[in-house]
Amino acid sequence: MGTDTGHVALAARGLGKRYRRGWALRNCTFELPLGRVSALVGPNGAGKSTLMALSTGLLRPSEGAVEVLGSTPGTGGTDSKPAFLAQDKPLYRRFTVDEMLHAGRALNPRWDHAYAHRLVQDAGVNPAARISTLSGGQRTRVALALALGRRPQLLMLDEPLADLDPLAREEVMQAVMAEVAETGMTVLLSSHVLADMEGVCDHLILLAGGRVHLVGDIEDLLANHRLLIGPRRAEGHGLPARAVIEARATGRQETLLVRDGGWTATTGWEQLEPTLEELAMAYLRSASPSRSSRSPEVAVA
Ligand SMILES: Nc1ncnc2c1ncn2[C@@H]1O[C@H](COP(=O)(O)OP(=O)(O)OP(=O)(O)O)[C@@H](O)[C@H]1O
Repeated sequence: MGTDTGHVALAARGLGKRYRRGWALRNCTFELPLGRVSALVGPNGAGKSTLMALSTGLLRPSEGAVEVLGSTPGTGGTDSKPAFLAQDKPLYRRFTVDEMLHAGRALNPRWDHAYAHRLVQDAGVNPAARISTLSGGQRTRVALALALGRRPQLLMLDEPLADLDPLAREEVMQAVMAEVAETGMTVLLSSHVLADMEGVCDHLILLAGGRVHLVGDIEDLLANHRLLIGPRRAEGHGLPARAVIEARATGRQETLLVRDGGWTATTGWEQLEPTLEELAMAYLRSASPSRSSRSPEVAVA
């Protein structure tokens, strides 16, 4: 790879994108190391698709820069381009599956035809079927075979599970993970459903309101936070404000999410390592303008 940061699949530096109505993404700085399966999570309008489009060269940054596999996206500087599966899974509806795979072969110099065929067959999709006759789940599997047939080093999937039933969601994730196990490719997977990503992803990028609020390896992120649970105190919790991501009171009990060892000198609190869901939800709630004016920006690991 022609990059001076050879272990990095994707690096954003002060990345921003402004549309006419305002900023869709701002001050976005993070690295996605090679070999990670990363969940790009955030609510509707967080900027996930914008970040994906900037990373694939479909959009140009308004400020800052993004580098993917050592090159600026869209400059044709690398022959190991990332594969991108867009939210609307563009496929030619009148083509058969077989014709779609042949189009994949014609368009991609690094195409592995036998492999793409195997993926379609493993999905139980008839190669002679027209795209227009396939279910949503089958279309996703064909689109995935087209993306993976290029044997990419980095696969980016924008909401790949959005229109699928639970069984199809599980099958698509299993197909992606089988490929990860076989090739060690890096994956960036966007979703607003964190539950779909748990147990599959080992890296998290949490976006809200066009900003990165949390980024890092999930194991490190969990180890760097604690939930403190204790009786609600009239005098307040007394912890430094910068360490407390969120404080929630229910009845007489208070629950704090605390970061970076901010819990070490505390007494009288039960301490728990948060689940990924608890961690992400606390950051999302604290980032929501209706909940708090404070917007923590943290990069861990
Ligand atoms: N082409 C565009 N022109 C103007 N504004 C846009 C355009 N695309 C996105 N936006 C705005 O940029 C912000 C981020 O949108 P984006 O689609 O990146 O979010 P998202 O996290 O992918 O959302 P979703 O989960 O709903 O797909 C939103 O406020 C959206 O309205």
